[in-house]
Amino acid sequence: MTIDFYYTPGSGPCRFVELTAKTLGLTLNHKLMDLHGKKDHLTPEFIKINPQHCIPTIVDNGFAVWESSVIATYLVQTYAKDDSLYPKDTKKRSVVDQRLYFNLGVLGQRFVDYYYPIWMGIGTPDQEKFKKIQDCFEILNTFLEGKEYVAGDALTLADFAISATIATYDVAKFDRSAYNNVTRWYKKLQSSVPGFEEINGLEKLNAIFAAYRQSRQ
Ligand SMILES: N[C@@H](CCC(=O)N[C@@H](CS)C(=O)NCC(=O)O)C(=O)O
Repeated sequence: MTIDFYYTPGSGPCRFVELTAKTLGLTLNHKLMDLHGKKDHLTPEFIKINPQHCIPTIVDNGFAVWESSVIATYLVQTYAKDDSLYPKDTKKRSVVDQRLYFNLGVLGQRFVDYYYPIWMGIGTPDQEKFKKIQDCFEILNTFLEGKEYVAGDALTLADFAISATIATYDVAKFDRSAYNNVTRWYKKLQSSVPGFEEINGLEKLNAIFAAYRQSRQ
């Protein structure tokens, strides 16, 4: 079995897929994509694989999948020994799905809205957008009130998705110290999920993003 994994270093959605694969014991065939210099994602070969040309993308024995949550749920449903990371029970699954959509449409999107213009040098800090980030950390803190994990009492894909995004917020030095439940949960993942630090570790991410910023100067 060969699963090709088209990735770019530092990407939160790519790290979400890596955490999932690692937990499932799957070996990914890493295919490094240079999105900014060579624009590997816009080549005719890659557009043939993924017309939406986004990363991460996997190709599992000729079958292409993209969008990190879809990749992660595909991997669990295809390869996991049990359904713990993505429960079959419809109520439990709907909570996991809700958190995955929260990560995609709210937590991740608000990062893009506020930080990208600043990082790309095309905008200045917008306090309204910053307040929206604080609002969604408040919501995440509420999800975790009295709970061990973001979708309840068991580790699921939602923890991988959201923690990968939080690691990107950490690179941006967003101060999340006021959100105690988030701090407790994140520390627990750091110490209990195999490969978590190797994949989401702040030092490594800081170096990747610093190199990226330098290459743009
Ligand atoms: N919602 C997507 C986001 C993926 C995404 O934003 N990918 C960026 C790199 S981190 C990308 O591929 N950008 C180039 C493009 O879309 O053409 C996911 O979760 O997979």
